[in-house]
Amino acid sequence: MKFSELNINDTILKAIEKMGFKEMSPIQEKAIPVALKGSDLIGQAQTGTGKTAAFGVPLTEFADPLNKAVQSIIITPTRELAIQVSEELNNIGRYKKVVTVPVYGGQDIQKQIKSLKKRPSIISATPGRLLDHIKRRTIRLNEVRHVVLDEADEMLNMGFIDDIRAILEQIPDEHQTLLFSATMPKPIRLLAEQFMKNPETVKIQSKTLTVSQIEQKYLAIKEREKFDVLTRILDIHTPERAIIFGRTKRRVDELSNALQKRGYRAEGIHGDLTQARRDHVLRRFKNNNANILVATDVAARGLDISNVTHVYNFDLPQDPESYVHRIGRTGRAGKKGLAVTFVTPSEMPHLNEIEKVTKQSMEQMQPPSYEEALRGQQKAALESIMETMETGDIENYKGLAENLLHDNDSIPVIAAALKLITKEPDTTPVKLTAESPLRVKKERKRKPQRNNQRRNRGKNVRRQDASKSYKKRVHQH
Ligand SMILES: Nc1ncnc2c1ncn2[C@@H]1O[C@H](COP(=O)(O)OP(=O)(O)OP(=O)(O)O)[C@@H](O)[C@H]1O
Ligand SMILES: [Mg+2]
Repeated sequence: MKFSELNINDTILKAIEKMGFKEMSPIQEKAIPVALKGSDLIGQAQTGTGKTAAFGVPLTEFADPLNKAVQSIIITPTRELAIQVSEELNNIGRYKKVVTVPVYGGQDIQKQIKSLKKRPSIISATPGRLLDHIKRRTIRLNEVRHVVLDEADEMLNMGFIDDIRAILEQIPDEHQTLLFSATMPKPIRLLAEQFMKNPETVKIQSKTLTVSQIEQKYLAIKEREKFDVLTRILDIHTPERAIIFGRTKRRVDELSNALQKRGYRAEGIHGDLTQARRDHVLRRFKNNNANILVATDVAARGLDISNVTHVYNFDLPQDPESYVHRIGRTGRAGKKGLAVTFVTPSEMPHLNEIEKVTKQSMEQMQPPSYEEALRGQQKAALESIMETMETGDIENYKGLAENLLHDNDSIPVIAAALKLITKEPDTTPVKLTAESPLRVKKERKRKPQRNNQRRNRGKNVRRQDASKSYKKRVHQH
């Protein structure tokens, strides 16, 4: 079905066309009409299938740019996601002149107050900062008619719940609530329904929770062997863009430093960095100044970075939902991707649990040897030669080549050149602090938590206890 079959403003159709969207994705086809008629809605569809536009189009259609009040708010679990969502909505609203402003922690509040002078119709926010603005009366929500919780299960979990309640108290009773996520565990859905009026559930049925374009593998490995094996795998895969997930902030710091030491273009991101640093790192990754992003779960949800070809779970995620979102950073909008998950012997039951929840089995892979890594890098060197032969400007080198080959046999000349451009597997010794394995849970505790754990934000928890329910996780990103 085409967007033009929706009864929406022509300026929005024009914007969508400019964005390169032709057909609606299944979640858009099902959710947009329900949202347009004003119903509350729980939308669930796999990662990378266009949920942002599924709420972005209705919110933009509803918005009246001449009304100076905020008419819709979108709440997201991370700052980067608040920014990304506002960018997509500004694209959709470009010709209708519907302005969306992002509001998030870590950025100078005065700067945000200034950007609010643009009189946005829509605000895309992280909960804490939105509450700050409400308290300062720099944002008023008395004309809000539509509320979106993106990554709804995450938002209703892990201590965000009190902030969400406090925000909802500021909004007139007559409002529409739209919830979206790729995962919606039942207890969270039941909780969500308390916030909604006869919500319609729009779920894109699929056999598995993860998309089929992502090839999923696991590797059984001892903790202390992980790093050498990781770099060998990187040498073989030579990913265009990869995200490596680590369990803790310390882990991410150590891992990104260690990768840099071995000559990889890696950068780390987690919640203890300043927002300026987080922005800088993400920009370097998007600009391809770095092709490896090492991250905590702060980058697990919603981020849409094009051509992430590989996701590596260096440490097993805390729960199956986190796994689904992490690997969902690849294989987006129909593209292919590969996800590799490292699992230590005692963590095998967690892997089985993930497979059970995602209804998708992972294929076991063997740790590659040094020789295989070397062959991977040699192949990459060969490919770069072939590519340069086709596309590079090599005229100025041809005379030099002729002279070389006049005086020498071709094979040693080429072998020497290949050796020079091959990045041989680097075995620089590095030491990572061992992470304790996830503990086996007898039963998954999924009860949503009510106490507000935002207070704990910023504390660098050294070790996570998997027997605790996973709500605390976000505060350790
Ligand atoms: N109808 C469409 N046609 C083509 N591309 C689309 C369409 N809708 C969305 N996209 C693109 O698909 C990508 C994924 O979209 P989006 O980020 O909204 O996915 P999502 O379902 O929210 O994923 P996640 O669960 O990870 O948050 C984006 O790059 C977006 O621009
Ligand atoms: Mg999304």
